[in-house]
Amino acid sequence: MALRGAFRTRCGLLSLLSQRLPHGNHVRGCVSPFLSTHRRNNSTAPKIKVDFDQTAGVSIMTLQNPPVNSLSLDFLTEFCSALEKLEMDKSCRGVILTSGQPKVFSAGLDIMEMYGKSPERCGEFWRAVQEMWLKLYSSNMVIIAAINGSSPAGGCLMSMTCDYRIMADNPRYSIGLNETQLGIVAPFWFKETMVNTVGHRTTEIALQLGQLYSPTEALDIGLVDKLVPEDQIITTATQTMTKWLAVPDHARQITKSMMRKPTIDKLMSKREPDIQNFVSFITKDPIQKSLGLYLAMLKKRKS
Ligand SMILES: CCCCC/C=C\C/C=C\C=C\CC(=O)SCCNC(=O)CCNC(=O)[C@H](O)C(C)(C)COP(=O)(O)OP(=O)(O)OC[C@H]1O[C@@H](n2cnc3c(N)ncnc32)[C@H](O)[C@@H]1OP(=O)(O)O
Repeated sequence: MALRGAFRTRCGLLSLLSQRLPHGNHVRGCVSPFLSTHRRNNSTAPKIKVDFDQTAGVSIMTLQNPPVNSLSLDFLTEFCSALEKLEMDKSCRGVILTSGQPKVFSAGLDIMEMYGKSPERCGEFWRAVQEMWLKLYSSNMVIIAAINGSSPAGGCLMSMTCDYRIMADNPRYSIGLNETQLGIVAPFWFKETMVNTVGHRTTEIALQLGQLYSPTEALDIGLVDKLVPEDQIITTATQTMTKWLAVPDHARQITKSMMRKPTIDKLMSKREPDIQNFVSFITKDPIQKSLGLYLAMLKKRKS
């Protein structure tokens, strides 16, 4: 049933774009689902900047994958490797995640990684998405998200893996798991991460509607923990980190693990079936057509 519903995506995508286009833009006319070109970030410049303050034991990880910090395979690989290095460095006890791109924390999974790719490549990509989630959600470090821009779908997932979320108080930004609006389905571990963050009933509504929340709405439902003016986001994150790091590491880490272990164990025991499930879903023709339409519309609204 869920799959059949998800195949009725054309309507969902169009309505999403007409609802959520910022700055008064609307989808105009008919768009071709065929995308011959797409500007890619093929740069070899580092996609993650790590600034480590040795005295405080805190690193700031700045996401810098222009234009919108989409989570591509290259980005995820580099991100996991950087996080693993910090995790192994006992002098690093806390990480602040933020974006180096204007207006966007992360646009979520790179749709180009799911569009027109071989099943093998889709599987490799999904494994990297799982890896990012596992590393962040099970980290022994304190991780604080300084959400200085919009954070839909995978961007919201990334934020929810953190221990505390501070968002810039700008009504133009939004955050949420909007997958159903793209005609795709948030996997069980996305869903459980959200349940663990905002509770079952709020998640049920949020996921079915594919709801994107303004910062004020996100604060109301507990999807973020604090709103601050954008220019205060890093100082606030740093102050918050000091408070969290005042708690003895071992006690905080065991408590964190107790809260998150059931969800982590569930994905760990279902990693391969979850990959197969994703590959078989995403490579279906109707889903591919929908993703193509969505990408075309993302581009079209700029013109
Ligand atoms: C039952 C079985 C279930 C099994 C599981 C199955 C499936 C689950 C599968 C997937 C789960 C996916 C989760 C995701 O994360 S999907 C991604 C969802 N993301 C979005 O919807 C965000 C789309 N983007 C935006 O809304 C805006 O770009 C944003 C608000 C982030 C920024 O707006 P801004 O106006 O600043 O920038 P734009 O002009 O829109 O974009 C610039 C540029 O970037 C391209 N782009 C934007 N987002 C993405 C993206 N996510 N991936 C790839 N490319 C993206 C956009 O097209 C523009 O490109 P160009 O025109 O400059 O070439």
